[in-house]
Amino acid sequence: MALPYFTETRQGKVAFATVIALTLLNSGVSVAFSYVGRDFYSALSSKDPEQFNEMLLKFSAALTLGVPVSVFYRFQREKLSLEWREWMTARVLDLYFSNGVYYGVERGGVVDNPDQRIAEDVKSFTAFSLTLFITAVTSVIDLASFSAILYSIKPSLFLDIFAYALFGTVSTSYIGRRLGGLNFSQLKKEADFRYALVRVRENAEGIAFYEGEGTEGDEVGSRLGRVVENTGDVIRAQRDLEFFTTAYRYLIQVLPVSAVAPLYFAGAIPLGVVTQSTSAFNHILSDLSVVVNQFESLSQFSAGIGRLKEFLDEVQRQDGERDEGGILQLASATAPASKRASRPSMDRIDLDTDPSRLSSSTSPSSILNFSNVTVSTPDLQRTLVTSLDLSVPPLSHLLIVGNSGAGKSSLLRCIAGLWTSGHGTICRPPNGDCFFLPQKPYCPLGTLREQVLYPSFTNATDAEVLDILTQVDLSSLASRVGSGDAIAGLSATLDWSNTLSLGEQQRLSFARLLANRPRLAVLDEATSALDVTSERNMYEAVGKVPGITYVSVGHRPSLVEYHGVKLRLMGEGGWKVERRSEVEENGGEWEMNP
Ligand SMILES: Nc1ncnc2c1ncn2[C@@H]1O[C@H](COP(=O)(O)OP(=O)(O)OP(=O)(O)O)[C@@H](O)[C@H]1O
Repeated sequence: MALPYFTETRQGKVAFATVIALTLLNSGVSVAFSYVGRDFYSALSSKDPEQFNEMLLKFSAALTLGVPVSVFYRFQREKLSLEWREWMTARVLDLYFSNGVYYGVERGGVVDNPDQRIAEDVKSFTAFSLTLFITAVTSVIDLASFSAILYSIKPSLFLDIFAYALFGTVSTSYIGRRLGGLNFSQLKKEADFRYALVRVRENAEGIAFYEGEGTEGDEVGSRLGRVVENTGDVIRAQRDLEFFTTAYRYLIQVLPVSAVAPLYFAGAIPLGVVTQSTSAFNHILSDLSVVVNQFESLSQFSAGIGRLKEFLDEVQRQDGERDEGGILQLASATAPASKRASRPSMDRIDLDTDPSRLSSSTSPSSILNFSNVTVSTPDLQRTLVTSLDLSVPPLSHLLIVGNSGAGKSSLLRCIAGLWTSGHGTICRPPNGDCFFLPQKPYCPLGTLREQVLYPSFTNATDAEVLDILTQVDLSSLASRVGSGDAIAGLSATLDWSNTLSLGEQQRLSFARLLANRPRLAVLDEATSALDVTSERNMYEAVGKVPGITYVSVGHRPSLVEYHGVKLRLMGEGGWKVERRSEVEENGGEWEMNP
């Protein structure tokens, strides 16, 4: 997970090399201060003012050089960690948004709280990986430099220190072994708690109408309870560990002094050497005791890595187009547009992985073609449509009807390529030429202009956007949100989902359809909140888009007159197709009910 940033980007390589150089310089500064400090105390103990003043000067010189090195070392580290986080988050988002992965991850339900993994786990991964790496590098450098100092003072002390650090590491790992699992649960429980609060925010009106505050409060409260319970376990495990680590750290203050004190009492070494040996001992011991000193952060780090790895594995599993390779490797489908193959005029969606059962025939006279399509629910518990064969010619609009739960929206999910459970072949124009209006209107974050142009944000003049709003009976919206100035209103940013009425949101969806001008529009109960006149206006506006064919799902009888083909789903797999021309030729009425 860590390597790609440094192998794929020049910026990463340069920043990393700078950090390593500053790390070496900073270690040099520590060693220099150790010698200056030694001579300073020696001058003090020998009551030599001349040498003392000279050491003060040397100390000032060391300070002048050392302070910038130390400051830039820390700054560069933070900067690298920030740039790395930015790169890695962008890469994870690329993977998450490519080939419908975010939809598959959400539906799959294998990993919880993907938002937390992208926002928090990536952040702690980049920050702590760097800290850990630098700690390892500085520990090795420190170890080499201060070992030489300590060995020159007292060789046996040098061996004792290794035994002490080994004892500390083994004991800490044993006493703190529960912390890894507890920290893993902590991340999940915190994210679950936050998600419950986000849901209340997003559904505030629904909850207020139901007066569901009590139930919501109980749910949020019980999630908080789980956070508190787990945190309690974490702090108890930390307490047990700290009995050991605190004693371990206090002992360091006296151990080296006690070891060299006999030499000092015998007059073999001056006081400065005692302080230097203490400092060298502390350096070496903290180098050897990385696990003891950082155990809590290490266990949090390993929990974060575990969750991130689990998430990236799931992303890779959901991404049918990803090549084998590194966990952060982009698939060819998400490569820059210039490298992608040119787009075919028709897309073939195969619902089956068994090629022998797939038909490859496409008819030029149809804009949407179903060949032997069987649709099952993703859990394979129900078959919603069995062996559907249907060809929809261009401009011959299709209405899909049927009882609630019969599988109408599911068939649209198959057309969109969101569901692949079943078998058969669906041929339809490629993604850029298809436009889907989902059953629940969606308003992205952004300005009114972005609501209209979503998702492509094509270049459109203010006049064109206002014209589209007029076509969907929303001419007054722009001036309303712009305090009388329609042009200013196009740049207004509101919480659209909670501000606009459901009918207004549905009309805004139609505006989006008109702005994107697809060849095939798929409308899932897109006028359910509109009155019959508005519904007519919407269909008339869509009908004026040159070359457009639409497929609608709906229950309302008034819909039938805008369509030429009717597909009725009977439930449990059955279906029936009727064509307006045939019904009328036989003297029948073209109406909703058979
Ligand atoms: N992810 C899923 N896993 C299992 N079953 C599902 C899933 N999504 C939908 N279903 C089931 O599939 C059936 C068809 O759902 P679908 O949304 O297609 O119905 P519909 O005909 O559009 O209904 P409505 O008119 O009420 O919108 C329903 O019984 C639904 O519960």
